[in-house]
Amino acid sequence: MNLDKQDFRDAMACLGAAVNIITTDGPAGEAGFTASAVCSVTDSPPTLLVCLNRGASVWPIFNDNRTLCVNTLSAGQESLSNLFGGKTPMADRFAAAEWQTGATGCPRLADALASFDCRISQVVSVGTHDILFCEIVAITRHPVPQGLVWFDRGYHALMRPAC
Ligand SMILES: NC(=O)c1ccc[n+]([C@@H]2O[C@H](COP(=O)([O-])OP(=O)(O)OC[C@H]3O[C@@H](n4cnc5c(N)ncnc54)[C@H](O)[C@@H]3O)[C@@H](O)[C@H]2O)c1
Ligand SMILES: Cc1cc2c(cc1C)N(C[C@H](O)[C@H](O)[C@H](O)COP(=O)(O)O)c1[nH]c(=O)[nH]c(=O)c1N2
Repeated sequence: MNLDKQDFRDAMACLGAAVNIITTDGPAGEAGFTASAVCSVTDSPPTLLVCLNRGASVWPIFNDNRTLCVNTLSAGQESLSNLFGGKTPMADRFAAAEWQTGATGCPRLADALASFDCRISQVVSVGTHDILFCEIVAITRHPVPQGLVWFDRGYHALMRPAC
């Protein structure tokens, strides 16, 4: 079946997903981008995956550093997501929030719902994207009351139970 790219995207817009800022720091420098293509893989060893477009300006930096931090956003952080998802210069992206240094040396968003410090353990290229398999070395969480989901090409706040 010959599927149209627009049909694919229209259908994918129906899949709600958490919004994350993926950061890195290391020999190639500091970088970050917004990603909704993030997924749990296995808990033994704790591993998640991130899909990164090889055409993104940040790709060479992640490819060299081989470490990253997945910072899952909460409601109220939509403008930060837009900054890291656009063509904004890297310094301006990081200037818009408070960061700490995670276990891997990557920037950790101070008030993220959850942050996963990772080493990239494996990379598989499929079409335009690299699938980064990321082994988690440290986790930080904050009891923020509302999560954030990207659904139907827009942001949606989700109330979570008390934590
Ligand atoms: N996986 C991704 O690379 C991805 C995901 C979400 C958004 N984006 C970026 O944000 C822009 C706006 O997204 P939108 O949701 O408002 O509308 P859209 O119509 O461009 O995308 C709809 C959905 O299709 C998927 N998608 C979009 N571009 C993709 C790509 N290059 N490779 C694989 N899947 C893709 C995502 O699930 C997205 O939510 C996109 O054009 C893209 O540049 C990329
Ligand atoms: C809500 C949302 C979700 C995603 C994105 C954007 C937005 C707004 N983008 C696009 C990505 O953030 C963008 O390409 C980077 O910021 C790189 O842009 P520059 O090439 O640096 O301008 C994106 N890119 C990617 O490679 N994988 C992904 O999962 C996503 N998801």
